[in-house]
Amino acid sequence: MNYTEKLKRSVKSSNSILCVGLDPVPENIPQTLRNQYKDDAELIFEFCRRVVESTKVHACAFKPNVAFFEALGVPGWEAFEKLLDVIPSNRIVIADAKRGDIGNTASMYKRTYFDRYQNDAITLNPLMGLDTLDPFMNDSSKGVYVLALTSNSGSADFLQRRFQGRLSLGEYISEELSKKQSVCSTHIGMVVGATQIESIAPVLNAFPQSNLLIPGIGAQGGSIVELDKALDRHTGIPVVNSSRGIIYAGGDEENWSELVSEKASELKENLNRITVRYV
Ligand SMILES: O=c1ccn([C@@H]2O[C@H](COP(=O)(O)O)[C@@H](O)[C@H]2O)c(=O)[nH]1
Repeated sequence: MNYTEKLKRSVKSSNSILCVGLDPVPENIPQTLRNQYKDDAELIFEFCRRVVESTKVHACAFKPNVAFFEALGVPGWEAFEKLLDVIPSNRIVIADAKRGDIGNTASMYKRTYFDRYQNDAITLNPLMGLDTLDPFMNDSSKGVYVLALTSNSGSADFLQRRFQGRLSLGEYISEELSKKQSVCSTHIGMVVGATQIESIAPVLNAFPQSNLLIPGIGAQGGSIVELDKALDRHTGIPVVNSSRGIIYAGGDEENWSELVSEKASELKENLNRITVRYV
């Protein structure tokens, strides 16, 4: 099954375009769990396992951000690997690694995330050039999400600058990705931030059939209503991520995992009300 088919199947079976971001910080994990697990790697694994358990009916995808696992060294990587086993196989796993390097190094990243961990997709940083994407490009069962218009304010520094007569570097990247897609079997998607709605149109217009990974809803304050308008003519499948806004929704309450589930359900419903065309 190719990546887009798997993504569509996952959106259909969950009736959702929500992606739950797994960014576990030991100190922010509910106190009840911290009391039970003194080892940070065990703690983040158990926390993420329960988040997945509580949200899997509301989400089509999970996005572990590898930074939060590698910060714990080898035990953190083991926690990452164990976590992959508890994510249902009919859900998409996007490794948020933002990799990008010369070919022989990039092929090791590909080996790690596509071959070793069997992730469905990875995020890539294209700023070292389009050739850095090549090692990931010939597997139709996989997807990549390339940073085109990031959600942080620093996206103004490069990605939103005018470039080669285009409105922005992000627009140019999108155009180039669209050309690349015509000669590659891996699905090329883009990361576009929900916080950058005023700059999003040219980026989407240059590659309207690309699947999208959209961070910026929740803790970063992006608006779903504005996002819906911006996606009006886009034909690729958007997956909308929220990390902190969901996983820490339970605070230190005893019933934190129920509150996490409720938050994911609420966000899914809000997304469905206005992005009904995708589900
Ligand atoms: O442009 C980007 C690209 C990636 N991210 C990542 O998404 C999540 C967002 O977390 P929230 O807690 O929902 O703000 C996080 O892993 C980022 O590294 C992004 O925010 N913006």
